[in-house]
Amino acid sequence: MATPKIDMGAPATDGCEPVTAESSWSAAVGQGGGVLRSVQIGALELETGGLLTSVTVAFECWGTLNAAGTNAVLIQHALTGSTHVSRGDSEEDGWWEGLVGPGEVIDTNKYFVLCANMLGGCYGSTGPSSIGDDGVPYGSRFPFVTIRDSVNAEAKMADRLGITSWHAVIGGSMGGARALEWAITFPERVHRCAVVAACAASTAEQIAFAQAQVLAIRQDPNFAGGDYYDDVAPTAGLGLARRIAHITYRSEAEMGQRFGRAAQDGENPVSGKRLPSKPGRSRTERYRVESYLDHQAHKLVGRFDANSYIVITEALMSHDVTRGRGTLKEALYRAQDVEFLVAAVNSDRLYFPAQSEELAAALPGENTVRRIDSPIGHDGFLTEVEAVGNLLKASFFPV
Ligand SMILES: CC(=O)SCCNC(=O)CCNC(=O)[C@H](O)C(C)(C)COP(=O)(O)OP(=O)(O)OC[C@H]1O[C@@H](n2cnc3c(N)ncnc32)[C@H](O)[C@@H]1OP(=O)(O)O
Ligand SMILES: N[C@@H](CCO)C(=O)O
Repeated sequence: MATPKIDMGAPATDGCEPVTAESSWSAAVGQGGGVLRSVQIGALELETGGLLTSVTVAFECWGTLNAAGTNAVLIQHALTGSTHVSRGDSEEDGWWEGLVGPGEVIDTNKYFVLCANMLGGCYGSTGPSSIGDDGVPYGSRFPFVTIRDSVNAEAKMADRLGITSWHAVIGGSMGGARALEWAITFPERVHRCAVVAACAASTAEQIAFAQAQVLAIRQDPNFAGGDYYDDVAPTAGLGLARRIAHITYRSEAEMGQRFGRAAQDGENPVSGKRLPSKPGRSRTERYRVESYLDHQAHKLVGRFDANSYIVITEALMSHDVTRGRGTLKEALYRAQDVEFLVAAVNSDRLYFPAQSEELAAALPGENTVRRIDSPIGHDGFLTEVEAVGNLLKASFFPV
C-alpha cells in the first residue's frame, strides 16, 4: 500500500512567514489576513515537568494591531480546527466564515484578530511531526502537553507580538477550554472571554469517548508507536477515531432524520453478501450513514496527523481549570474581572448544556447561559455562525 499523502498545512519551520522582533509585521498584515505566520518562542517548560527546547507557534491574523497593542482578539480553534478562521486574502473559506472581516461582527477595521494553532497540532505549531533537535521528527518522543501548556505558549507568542492584553478571547469546544484557561491563567490580560460548547473540566464520558479514539490509532499496526513518518501512516486508526468522534458531534435526531435506515445509493447492506471493504470504506455494501462516516473519516485522514490527534485529544482529556487551584469557584474567582459569555448548543450531547450551566453558576457574578439553537448537536457551534455572531455582537462587539 502506498504511503497516503497527508496535507497537514504549512509545517512549523517551512512555509510559514516567520515573524521576527525586527520585522514590522503588524503594519504588513493590513486588512487581509489568511497568511500562515509563525513566531519562535524559545524553550517551553511543560506543566507535567517536560521541556520542549525550541517551540514555534503558528498563527493567522486579520486587521491591524494598534500602537498600544490593546485591540487584539484571540479566537481559539477546536480539536481538528486550524488557524484559518476567515478567508481574508486567501481563496479558502474559514471555519467561522463571516464572523471576522471589515464590517463583520468582529470588525477588522477596529480589531486585530488572531488564531494560533494549538501546541502539538499539525497546522504549523510545534507538534509530533516537527523536526526535533536531532534532525528527525519527534514522533513517539513528543511529550505530553496540556491545555495550560498551549495557553502558556500562546502567551509567549503574544509577548513576542507586543499584544499586552486581549479585548476578547473566544473559542468553541476545545477552543472554549483554551479560552477559559486563558482567562484563569492570565486574568489581567483577558478583558472578555467567550466559552462556547465547552465546560470547566473534561467529564468522565468525554474522557471515555476520547480513550476509544486514542486506542483506535494506537492499535493500528502502522502506528509503530508513533514513529511512522518514514513509512505508512496509521490512516485506518485515525479514520476510526474520527468516526467515533463524529458520532458524538452530531445528534441522534439529525442522523435519524437525515439518513434513517436508507442504503447508500447503489449499495445493498442487507444483501447478505460479505464483500471485502474497499480502502477507506467501512464495507462495500453500506447504509447511508456508514457512507457518511466513511467520508468524514476520509476527509480528516487527508488533512490531519495521527500523532497530533492523540496529543491534542490527550490535552483535552487533561482539561480541568481547577487543577492546583482549589474548588471550581476558587479557580474561577481568579477571573473575577473578566466579562464572560457562556453559550451552549441546545442539542449538544457531548458538551451538554447542563455543563455550561454548571460553569456559568460557578463563575463570579451573574452569568446566564446563552442558547445556540441547532438540531445537529455539538457541531452546531461551527455551523450556526450567525447565531454565534449575534451573541458575540450583543455581548462583546456592539456596533
Ligand atoms: C482544512 C481545514 O483547515 S479544516 C479546519 C477547520 N475545520 C474545523 O474546525 C472543523 C472540522 N469540520 C467539521 O467538523 C465539519 O466539517 C463541519 C461541522 C464544519 C461540517 O458540518 P456540516 O456542514 O453539517 O457538514 P456535514 O456533516 O453535513 O458533512 C457534509 C459532507 O458529507 C458528505 N456526505 C453527506 N452524505 C453523505 C453520504 N451518504 N455518503 C458520503 N458522503 C456524504 C457531503 O457530500 C459533504 O461532503 P464535503 O464536506 O466533502 O463537501
Ligand atoms: N468538528 C469539530 C468538533 C470538535 O469540537 C472538530 O473537528 O474540531
